[in-house]
Amino acid sequence: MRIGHGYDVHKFGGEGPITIGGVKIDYELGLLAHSDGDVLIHALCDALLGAAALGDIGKHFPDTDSAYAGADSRGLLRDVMARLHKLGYRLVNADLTIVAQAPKMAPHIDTMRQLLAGDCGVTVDEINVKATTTEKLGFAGRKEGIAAHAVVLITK
Ligand SMILES: Nc1ccn([C@@H]2O[C@H](COP(=O)(O)O)[C@@H](O)[C@H]2O)c(=O)n1
Ligand SMILES: C[C@@]1(CO)OP(=O)(O)OP(=O)(O)OC[C@H]1O
Repeated sequence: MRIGHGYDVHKFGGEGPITIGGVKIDYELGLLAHSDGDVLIHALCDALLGAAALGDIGKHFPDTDSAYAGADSRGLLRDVMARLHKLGYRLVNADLTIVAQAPKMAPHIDTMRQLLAGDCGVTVDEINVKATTTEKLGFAGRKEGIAAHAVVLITK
């Protein structure tokens, strides 16, 4: 069994909606990124790659490569899972945390879990997604951006 941790941040800017955990969520601002800005999936990809000692998302999908401009991060996640499967690993479980003062994530959590479980080839029970504000403190609290943490276990 191996553990991995991922962390990512994207800044608000431009026009909404935002995409988090594969779900489009109405918001007055978008998230600035080279891809679709899905900060939750980026953190998950980093955790998976970290657990397998495969580096990080920027190593495999550089933000200087036009192939990933506006990319659907679910495609990146499926690619990461394929790399792990090729090495004989499978995901045991993932615990994910979205750090955002706004928008409200709770109505979208179950859909995120379903989408991510499908992309990772596991059941919904293996994926937990939660959200927290920072009580208006720091960059997330000032609604300047969204952060996400991911912790995963993988096994052969
Ligand atoms: N963007 C967010 C942040 C939080 N939630 C939900 O609200 C609950 C309370 O948040 P606290 O920061 O006061 O702990 C939290 O448990 C989340 O379920 C949310 O939906 N969207
Ligand atoms: C996903 C990639 C690639 O499009 O770009 P961004 O969307 O900017 O996201 P980030 O979390 O900064 O890092 C990984 C990138 O290489």
